[in-house]
Amino acid sequence: MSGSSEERVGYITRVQSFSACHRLHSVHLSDEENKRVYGKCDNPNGHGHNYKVEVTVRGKIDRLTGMVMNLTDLKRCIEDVIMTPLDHKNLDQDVPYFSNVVSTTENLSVYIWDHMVTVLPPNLLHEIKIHETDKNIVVYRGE
Ligand SMILES: Nc1nc2c(c(=O)[nH]1)N=C([C@H](O)[C@H](O)COP(=O)(O)OP(=O)(O)OP(=O)(O)O)CN2
Ligand SMILES: [Zn+2]
Repeated sequence: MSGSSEERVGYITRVQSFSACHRLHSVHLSDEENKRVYGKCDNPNGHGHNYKVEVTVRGKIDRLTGMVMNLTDLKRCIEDVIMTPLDHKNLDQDVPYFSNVVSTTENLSVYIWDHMVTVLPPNLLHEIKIHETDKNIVVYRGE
């Protein structure tokens, strides 16, 4: 197989952890509805998570460089899109996007996707996977 003229497609992933707090509370629901839907996660003073995000890009393995993209460049994108705006933040109060969008992990994955596509080369981003806890995991693929 080595030396084949076929194009090879690879998937590469970088993992990044960050800490943040939030409250699940929708401005579109009454206080009673919020309590019913979100339960303890609607606690007015919030609660925290050590999130783990997996950012996966998919693309041709370049013949010259041997890379889909340089992981060092992906690391810089993650710093700009995840660490600077989200780490050690109150998601609802410090991140304007979440002032009227509930900070569920689904919506957080959409936020990260939408910002990551603006800093990555076109058509490379494949998946955002967020581990909110060891047991709660969300995947978003831009659909
Ligand atoms: N669909 C979603 N459901 C929930 C989300 C979410 O983002 N999307 N988020 C939460 C809370 O933020 C909450 O912090 C998770 O709580 P919980 O399930 O209790 O977390 P644990 O995994 O730590 O639970 P234990 O089973 O008690 O260990 C809720 N729902
Ligand atoms: Zn939570």
